[in-house]
Amino acid sequence: MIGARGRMGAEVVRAVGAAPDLEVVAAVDAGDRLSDLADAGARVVVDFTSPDVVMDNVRFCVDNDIHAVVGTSGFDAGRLAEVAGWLEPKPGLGVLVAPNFAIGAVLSMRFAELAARYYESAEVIELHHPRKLDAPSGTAAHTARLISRAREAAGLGPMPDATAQEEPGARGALVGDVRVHSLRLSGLIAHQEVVFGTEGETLTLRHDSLDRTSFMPGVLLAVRSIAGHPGLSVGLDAYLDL
Ligand SMILES: NC(=O)C1=CN([C@@H]2O[C@H](COP(=O)(O)OP(=O)(O)OC[C@H]3O[C@@H](n4cnc5c(N)ncnc54)[C@H](OP(=O)(O)O)[C@@H]3O)[C@@H](O)[C@H]2O)C=CC1
Ligand SMILES: O=C(O)C1=N[C@H](C(=O)O)C[C@H](O)C1
Repeated sequence: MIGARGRMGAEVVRAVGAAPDLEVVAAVDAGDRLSDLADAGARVVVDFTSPDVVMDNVRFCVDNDIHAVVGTSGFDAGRLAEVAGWLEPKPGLGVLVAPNFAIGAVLSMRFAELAARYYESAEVIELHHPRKLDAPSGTAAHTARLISRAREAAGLGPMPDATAQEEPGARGALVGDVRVHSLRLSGLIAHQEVVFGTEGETLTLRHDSLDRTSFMPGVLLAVRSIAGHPGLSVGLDAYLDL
């Protein structure tokens, strides 16, 4: 485990420790040596750290022939291409970059992708705990990219929006052609709404992670399955029969 003392890392150490078929052989955090993972014979690394360090961690795993299950946010197309390049000379090795391990979030992203072509307008609202370092969330950015791609494939034009005067940020961040709005509120964990609109109707897809245990079945599934999924996979849906 990398990021073992963090909110997610501590939960993963608990979940893996409680699984009869899995074992935590090394648990490192900031300031510890990554080489402890290789020395302990880790076969799979789980990374929940931060966007500014995760690429070094993935590089370490690839260099040491350790499968990597990555939940850390901050992956764009450039980063994914870089990881894919590292994996080219390592045909048996797997890296999974999953923006969200909660089953409802995975389904919600798929539903959003399906709905996108049928609506003129689509916007994403993500809501998180105030200690989150990045905005927009990795899940929201991934969802927005999926919607953008589906809109483009369906030949949809720009979304209707007559805004001519705007306070900076009032219309959110543009990811692809989708506006993403980020709320940070005490009391929240991780939540997202995708709102679609067309003539006379709207569709809202909402997912709520009410506890970090919501991510654990997905993390355990990934740890157990990654050896059978060589190469780079993006999104837990690559491991599910959706
Ligand atoms: N894919 C998913 O389903 C989910 C993804 N996430 C993502 O996971 C990441 C972590 O979230 P969260 O657990 O809340 O964050 P935390 O800040 O609670 O945990 C991150 C941990 O990583 C440690 N860390 C920082 N740098 C290093 C390093 N170089 N080597 C080892 N450990 C390091 C931090 O130490 P220190 O505090 O000392 O810096 C901290 O203990 C975020 O990117 C978040 O968006 C979160 C939830 C679900
Ligand atoms: O930081 C978090 O908490 C979360 N991060 C991930 C993200 O950025 O999408 C997943 C989930 O939203 C929780």
